[in-house]
Amino acid sequence: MNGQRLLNPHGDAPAEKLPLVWLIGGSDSGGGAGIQADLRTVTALGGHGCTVVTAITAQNSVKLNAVFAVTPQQLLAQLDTLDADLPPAAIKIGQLPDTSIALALANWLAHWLSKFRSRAAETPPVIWDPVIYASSGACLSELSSDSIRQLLQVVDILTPNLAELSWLSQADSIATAVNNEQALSQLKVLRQHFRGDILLKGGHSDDPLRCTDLWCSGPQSSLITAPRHNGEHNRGTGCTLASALATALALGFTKPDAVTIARAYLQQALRLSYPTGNGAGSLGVAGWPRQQTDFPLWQDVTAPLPLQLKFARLTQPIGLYPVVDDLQWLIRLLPLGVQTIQLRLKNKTAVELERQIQSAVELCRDYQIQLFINDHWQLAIKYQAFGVHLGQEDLADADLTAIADKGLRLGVSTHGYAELARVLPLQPSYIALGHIFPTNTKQMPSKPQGLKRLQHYVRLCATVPGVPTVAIGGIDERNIQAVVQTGVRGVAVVSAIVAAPQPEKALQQLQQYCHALQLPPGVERDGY
Ligand SMILES: Cc1ncc(COP(=O)(O)OP(=O)(O)O)c(N)n1
Ligand SMILES: Cc1nc(C(=O)O)sc1CCOP(=O)(O)O
Repeated sequence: MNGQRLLNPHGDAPAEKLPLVWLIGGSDSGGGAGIQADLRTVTALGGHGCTVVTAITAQNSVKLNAVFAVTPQQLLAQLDTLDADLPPAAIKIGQLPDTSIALALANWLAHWLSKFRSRAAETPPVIWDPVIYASSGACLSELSSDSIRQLLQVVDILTPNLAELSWLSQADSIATAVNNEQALSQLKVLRQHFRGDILLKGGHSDDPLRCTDLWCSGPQSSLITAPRHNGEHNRGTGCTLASALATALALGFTKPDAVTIARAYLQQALRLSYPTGNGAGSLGVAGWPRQQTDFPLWQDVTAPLPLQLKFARLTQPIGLYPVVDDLQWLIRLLPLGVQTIQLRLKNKTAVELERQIQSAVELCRDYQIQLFINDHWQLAIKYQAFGVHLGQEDLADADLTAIADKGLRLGVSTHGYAELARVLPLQPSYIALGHIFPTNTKQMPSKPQGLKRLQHYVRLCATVPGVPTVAIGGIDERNIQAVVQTGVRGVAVVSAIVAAPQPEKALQQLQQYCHALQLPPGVERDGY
């Protein structure tokens, strides 16, 4: 089973226990879509697929000749059998050929999920890709509105395309883009019956250059954009996206991260697509997506980031990067040879903030140290600090144009794939990757990333020249060597220095592990 380790660098589970993904849908005899595409995707991303066949279709790359629905009894026998031994970490539903199958599935899932709720256990996410048409145009699903409503009660994430949105919302026309008035009003109707999240796919929109999807989760909506792939071999794109999403959720990624991974996996699969028969061919199969160019751009609908800005680059390697909460720490630590430091002032009065930031800038200028001011970008600009460090939420409020125009560097926090997909195209002066290990310094809403994910993020960022990475969160003397080995260019620490019995000594010991972060002469031309 070691091969699985190679396929999935993210799996925290031991290789012998891959997360199970139930794939409920139709068989495509041509192998391009349906259960066949789902199984390839789950395997490629490091899960194990279990199948519940809802229909047998007779298809090739050109034509759908027949659909034979299974009976409700056959469906339930598969579900009960899997339930007895192979509990899923996520469930993906695809083709449901008729109302009797949709109702049988909705009832079975409602009963099954209620058992989790009665023992206050987390339910596995259920994703429904509501396929109605094959790419040939043939109808795959004839469902009553009542069965659709019942099914929507047990679904967490719905992945319709524009035609399926129109079908689900009983509209009489199909929207031409995911974020126009028509699509938004259809989404509003759908949301009256569906409380979960929606990934509205824009593959059939009228934009010839880009493919933009809309991710609607609670009150927030984000646009996920990738260059349009214009190749003809595109069978099973919807199935592949939804089963990649289910697998990433089964592996423990958050929903936004899972959506980002799924979209990147699909882009990679389209790039590697190949002909099969005389019609549209199949999507290519490769492992975990690694190329930055396969990753989509993630933008908040209400506050897109200004991607045309150019932020100044760092002038020295980052190295060991102390993050401290008072000017006094700078006075103690600067003589010890740090190259980069952050002043992260919390709960200070306005007068004290201004005094400390002004003094810190002057002090760091004398020592020629890269000083980043956390959050207080106006004061950082006023006193011409070397740079500003901002969190994801701060990015929407800060005047990024002023930061770039005044020549300040910008460091940005990230906590996973979706945040990286949002800020990598901004090309900040560095990207922080957190939190790697459990930390007591700050209450984190997310789970620790661990070293495997860190390694993957570092490789992804390395494909964008001039944007070095910094690891942060729970890093200390016991784990810093492993962090440095992932290829990060900086290691940010708070408590390992400021809570140490002898902070100066702790800093010097940590610095010894960071020699590898000093780049050889000449490399700095590409950015630190
Ligand atoms: C190097 C580095 N990485 C991450 C953070 C966290 O910044 P932010 O998300 O703005 O949160 P607060 O620091 O304001 O709690 C950081 N400060 N430095
Ligand atoms: C301030 C901060 N930001 C984080 C992030 O992941 O964005 S983790 C973190 C705390 C880092 O402190 P320590 O080194 O004591 O664990």
